[in-house]
Amino acid sequence: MKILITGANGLLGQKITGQLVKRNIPFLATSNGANRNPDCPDADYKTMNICNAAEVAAVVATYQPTHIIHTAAMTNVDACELNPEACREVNVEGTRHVADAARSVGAHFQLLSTDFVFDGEKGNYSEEDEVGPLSVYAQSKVDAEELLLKGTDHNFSIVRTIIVYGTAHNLSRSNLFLWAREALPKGEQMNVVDDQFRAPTWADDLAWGCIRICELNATGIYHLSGPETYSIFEIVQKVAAHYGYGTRSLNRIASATLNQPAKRPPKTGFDLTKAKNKLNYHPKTIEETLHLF
Ligand SMILES: NC(=O)C1=CN([C@@H]2O[C@H](COP(=O)(O)OP(=O)(O)OC[C@H]3O[C@@H](n4cnc5c(N)ncnc54)[C@H](OP(=O)(O)O)[C@@H]3O)[C@@H](O)[C@H]2O)C=CC1
Ligand SMILES: Cc1cn([C@H]2C[C@H](O)[C@@H](COP(=O)(O)OP(=O)(O)O[C@H]3O[C@@H](C)C(=O)[C@@H](O)[C@H]3O)O2)c(=O)[nH]c1=O
Repeated sequence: MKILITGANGLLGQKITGQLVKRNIPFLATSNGANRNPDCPDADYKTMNICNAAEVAAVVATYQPTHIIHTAAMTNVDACELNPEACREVNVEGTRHVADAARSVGAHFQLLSTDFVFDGEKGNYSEEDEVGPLSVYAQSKVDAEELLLKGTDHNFSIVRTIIVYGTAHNLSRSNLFLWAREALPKGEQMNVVDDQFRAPTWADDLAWGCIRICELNATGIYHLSGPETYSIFEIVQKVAAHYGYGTRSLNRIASATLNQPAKRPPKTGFDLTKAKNKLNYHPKTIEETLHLF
């Protein structure tokens, strides 16, 4: 097994890289610009912009991976809403370039996708549920998924996940838990929504699941999230209680008052039965991860 990772400077990309280093599995980490992960040897890193089809084709042809884990994406959901063309360029066309390159060398292609493909009315979504995207970002992930689902090559997997959290080096995107750990002890006001329900995902568990799929050559859609669905407000309360932070600065709000450009699904969360049975995926609860920060 030789794994090529895209978006290796991101949170998930760094966690996958870290596990591959520890397990001595050969890999090539790629991302936009220079290597920002000190745990990834420069010899195992290559700059690769997924929007540049020729660059992607050349890097993949040279490395000849057996598997590609495609985590690179435009992940700021509101920026996607405001810049739909840029979002499409990275999340759909970028995916097309990497998937085409994977096909040309016979590699398994794994796409990272999201709970936002659903409209959030039902919750506890399984892999068979119908998609209903509410935002430009969500639509871009549905379109990226369809490049694979409607194609003739079946050597692919789609991993959908939800609010990925954890720590890594020099991230361009923060996450709910880092925000809470920074703001709460300083008593900085946090306006937190109580009408969005999510199953946050410990990044290390997700990385394990992505690699496991490669090891098993498992194909099709997999839902990999944390095991518990709570409101965002309840999640932040849990963080505060665990570390003994006061909650006077915690302000319970409705999503509508945030005035965010992109609409979010109210209630997601995943049915993990398939991942548990086929991958032996048993993710940590929020409580089990907080002492690991
Ligand atoms: N984070 C979350 O809560 C969730 C994430 N996902 C999906 O999981 C995947 C991984 O997410 P996560 O690791 O958290 O995201 P990050 O934003 O942390 O990482 C994405 C990485 O992709 C890189 N990237 C962006 N554009 C390009 C490009 N044109 N060429 C090469 N690299 C590029 C970014 O580079 P740079 O750092 O330089 O900007 C960044 O390092 C994504 O596909 C995302 O859509 C799904 C659900 C929830
Ligand atoms: C900015 C903000 C967010 N929130 C809530 C809303 C949201 O449910 C949660 C996380 O907000 P974010 O802006 O980080 O994430 P958001 O863009 O809502 O989340 C998504 O990221 C993309 C990439 C995905 O694919 C999704 O699965 C999901 O995790 O925090 C507040 O309560 N108060 C705030 O001021």
